[in-house]
Amino acid sequence: MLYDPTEHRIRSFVTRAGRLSIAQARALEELGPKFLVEYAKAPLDFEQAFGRRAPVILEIGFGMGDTTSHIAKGMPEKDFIGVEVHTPGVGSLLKQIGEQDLTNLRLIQHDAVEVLNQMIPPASLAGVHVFFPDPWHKARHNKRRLLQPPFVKLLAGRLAPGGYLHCATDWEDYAVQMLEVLGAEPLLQNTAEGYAPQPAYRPLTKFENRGIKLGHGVWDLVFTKK
Ligand SMILES: C[S@@+](CC[C@H](N)C(=O)[O-])C[C@H]1O[C@@H](n2cnc3c(N)ncnc32)[C@H](O)[C@@H]1O
Repeated sequence: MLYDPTEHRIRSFVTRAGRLSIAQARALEELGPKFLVEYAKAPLDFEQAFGRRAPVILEIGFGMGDTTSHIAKGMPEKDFIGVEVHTPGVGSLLKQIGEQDLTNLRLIQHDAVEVLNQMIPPASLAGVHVFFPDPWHKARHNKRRLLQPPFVKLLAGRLAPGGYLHCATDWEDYAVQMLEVLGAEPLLQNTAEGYAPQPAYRPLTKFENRGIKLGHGVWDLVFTKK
């Protein structure tokens, strides 16, 4: 077989990234240049990134991206930015972008806190999704949880007035913490009395379905920017 430099690059990338599949590596190589936005310490021009002006929704920690692609496909009139640090997840969502021909999705592979601070202009987002953030369930690790007061203040500042923040978790004590922290942020207002009914646009994940069958709970929280 003739030497193929692209194939060679993909295979060596798979070796370096460990659990990355060949299909994910191929998606990174082929679709990355178009759909991955490089992290920069400068505000991102949404109109330039998407080639149009539309409401922008940011998702933090999209994992393998199944929920992200489902939502983006169902809302073609909106644009979505997914932020994730995990390379196989980024490859997986790029693969879905290619398979489903999605044009309203861009990805940033970087820490979400830095992305929000550096790239997302104040009052610019129509919505933020944080689905099943790492629970850090051991008491001594609780402080590593993403949804703490300073981060929620940062998120609220990036939302446009009337924009929403939707969080979901399957850890009850994290749900309690979210309700407390989001409820204490003066820029946010709860859309429900406490937890919100699951919005129809958020699909149930396989993992969630399994949990529900075992009697585990899931809590959604939807707050809007005042
Ligand atoms: C428990 S997983 C949930 C993934 C997905 N939202 C879902 O519902 O299946 C949490 C994800 O958040 C990502 N993550 C954690 N901290 C992050 C950060 N600071 N910036 C970007 N992604 C982060 C992790 O890599 C992981 O993929």
